[in-house]
Amino acid sequence: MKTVLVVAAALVDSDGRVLIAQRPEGKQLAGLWEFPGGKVEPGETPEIALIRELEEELGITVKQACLAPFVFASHTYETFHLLMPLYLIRRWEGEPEAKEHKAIKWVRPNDMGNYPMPPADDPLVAWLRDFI
Ligand SMILES: Nc1nc2c([nH]c(=O)n2[C@H]2C[C@H](O)[C@@H](COP(=O)(O)OP(=O)(O)OP(=O)(O)O)O2)c(=O)[nH]1
Ligand SMILES: [Mg+2]
Repeated sequence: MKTVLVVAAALVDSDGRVLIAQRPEGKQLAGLWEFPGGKVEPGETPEIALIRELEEELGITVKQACLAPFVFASHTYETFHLLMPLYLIRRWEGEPEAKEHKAIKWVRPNDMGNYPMPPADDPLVAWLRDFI
């Protein structure tokens, strides 16, 4: 089975809320809430890929020095194995908007249970609850 490398971000605001984004219709896992991010393309480092995805998906600019490696998900789906590092980001430029998602929302880690997320994300949310 193929291992797919996906990078994701927990954007944290000054109130300790984290940005989650709702996957659009027609995509795998549609309607579920996720951490913004996406697949690392050939030739990209994970950091470069995440900076690109955040620009594409949210329209924000993030400096590489502002990406703090946090935890990772390793989860087997039906057709691939997902390996997904999650970076914590507290500084960025611009106001996040849902350019590719159905919606975005700022939520406290304790309230993330109200937003269905992909199964791979459960351990990540638990870490955020303890850490933020
Ligand atoms: N971004 C993101 N992807 C996640 C999370 N949890 C999870 O299982 N995934 C899975 C869903 C997808 O199979 C894969 C990421 O795919 P994606 O659709 O975001 O990839 P992408 O942004 O590069 O979009 P595309 O060009 O492939 O359409 O990882 C998460 O919290 N964030
Ligand atoms: Mg994506």
